[in-house]
Amino acid sequence: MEKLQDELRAVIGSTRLVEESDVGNLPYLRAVVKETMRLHPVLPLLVPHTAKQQCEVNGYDIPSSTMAYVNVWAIGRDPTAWEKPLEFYPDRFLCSNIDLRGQHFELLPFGSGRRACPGLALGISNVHLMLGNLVHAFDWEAVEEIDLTEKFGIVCKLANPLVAKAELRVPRKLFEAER
Ligand code: HEM
Repeated sequence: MEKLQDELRAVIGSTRLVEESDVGNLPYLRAVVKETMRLHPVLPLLVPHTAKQQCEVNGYDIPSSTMAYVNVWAIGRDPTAWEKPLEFYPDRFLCSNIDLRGQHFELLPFGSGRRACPGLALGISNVHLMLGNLVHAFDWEAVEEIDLTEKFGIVCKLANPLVAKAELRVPRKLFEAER
């Protein structure tokens, strides 16, 4: 949190909010989002895919009409693909060319190929903007102990919602609408 706030303070300053055009200058913010999506992908099993015809994948015979789930949650924690897979360590992405576009198969939070998410650009820019501003504009303090246990389901969510206290760290007037 502190490292991200330092980056935001250095790049944005304290007199304005984060804008979409800033994201290119915020490598640590982008790394935090990748690391979060590696450990907690929004759709842990993507959406079900069906084989239109019989085929072979990696030596396995897949009959026509087989429904396949891709467990990106497990891939993101695979110790053969990631060093210290269970550690939240955004820095691992700072010197890496791994992106979210589905060409690096160890990180697939938006899927890959023809049926990959068509909303990637819109989705990711909103996540950067919202997270960037929440961390830039507020200091956060957990009210109870942070519990990252996940609830099984189509969408990845916390079993016990996080309750946190926010304290403003930029001038209040940045949130007031101009008249
Ligand atoms: C952070 C935000 C988002 C995440 C993490 C996300 C993730 C995904 C994933 C994992 C899939 C399944 C891909 C696969 O099975 O290979 C998907 C499919 C899809 N997403 Fe997103 N998505 C996001 C935002 C959006 C937005 C903003 C839109 C629309 C404006 C959108 C529209 C769709 C559609 C239409 C599909 C189905 C594509 C198909 O089956 O051909 N998504 N998304």
